[in-house]
Amino acid sequence: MKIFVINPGSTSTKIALFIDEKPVWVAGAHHTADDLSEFHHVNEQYEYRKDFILRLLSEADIPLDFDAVIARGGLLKPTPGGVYAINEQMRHDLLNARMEHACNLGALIADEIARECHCPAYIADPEVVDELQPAARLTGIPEIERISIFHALNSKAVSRKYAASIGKHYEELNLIVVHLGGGISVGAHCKGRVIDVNNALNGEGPFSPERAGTIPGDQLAELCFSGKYTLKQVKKMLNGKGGLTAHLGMNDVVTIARKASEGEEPYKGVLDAMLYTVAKQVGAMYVTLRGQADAIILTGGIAHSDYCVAVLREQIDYLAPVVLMPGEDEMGSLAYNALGALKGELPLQVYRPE
Ligand SMILES: Nc1ncnc2c1ncn2[C@@H]1O[C@H](COP(=O)(O)OP(=O)(O)O)[C@@H](O)[C@H]1O
Ligand SMILES: CCCC(=O)OP(=O)(O)O
Repeated sequence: MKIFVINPGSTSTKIALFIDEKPVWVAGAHHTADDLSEFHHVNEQYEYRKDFILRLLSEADIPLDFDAVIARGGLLKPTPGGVYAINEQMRHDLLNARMEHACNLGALIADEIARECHCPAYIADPEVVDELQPAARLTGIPEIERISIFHALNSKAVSRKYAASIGKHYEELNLIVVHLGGGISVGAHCKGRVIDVNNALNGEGPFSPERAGTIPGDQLAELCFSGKYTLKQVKKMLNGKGGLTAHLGMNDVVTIARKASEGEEPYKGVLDAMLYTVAKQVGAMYVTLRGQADAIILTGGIAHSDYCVAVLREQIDYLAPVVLMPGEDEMGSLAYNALGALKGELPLQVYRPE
């Protein structure tokens, strides 16, 4: 069966064609901060990302003839994990999502392409998978409750893969999974459930190539009411134009890490500071797991960087064994979910939030 997989990230668009479980064609590209700067809202990137995908397919002479199209989920209402058929409610919730992220476009583009091929369109394990333990939901401001938004698809896929590699089940292990992408999430996976994790999108946790991470609350409040910025501008500082992009004007860790490894400032100082915030979040999740972590998995694009891995390792490797699983297993995991749904081996969930 021919499965077309679409994965829009904040800084990249990845696509792949699978014949059953086998990837027969993989393509995509990194989008620079400059490429994306003309878009004021992520929904405006719809045509840009769709045309990019259609162009890559056409250049590779791949016709729009698939048995299923599956995309990375999106910022839907909180929902259990699993594979979902794309429906109208989902389209509506993605178009009107409270938070902006390119993953919101995946299902919309998948749906349009699937309509052309008259085949089903799916998503699986969206970013909003919520398994937080009760204590992790509260903040010191009662009307602000923490929300679980993280790289659920990849974090769970690499955890299962790691567990299988040591002859165990994911549900038997305690893992800290550090996803190092355009956004960064560090989660405590306790016997198969992500009981705490920083929200990778809304100003929480480490700073990242394009997110601000945790900001001192009082200073953020002052900035919001300074009269210098609109709400939209402040939100962009937190998510999109924050982190490395704010400090260095770029989100490309390949370049930044090369300069940092040569001792070039401000690249080294800023990148090391970002990695320090990641290490601190690993420490927090270690406490969440009561010091019983079987491994710390480093994954995502930045885990390809020898420099970043070395700087991180030195700060965390006394806690638990550090396991490198660079890149992501999102494409394979999506194809696996689509195939399972097509064959009736995985239950097809209906997105119908309360
Ligand atoms: N080989 C590499 N070395 C260092 N950084 C990398 C490498 N490959 C990708 N990255 C960085 O990883 C980040 C993107 O992570 P990735 O998980 O691929 O994408 P996204 O978050 O957009 O889904 C970017 O900052 C990119 O520069
Ligand atoms: C967890 C929300 C999605 C996210 O942060 O993904 P990117 O790292 O691709 O931006």
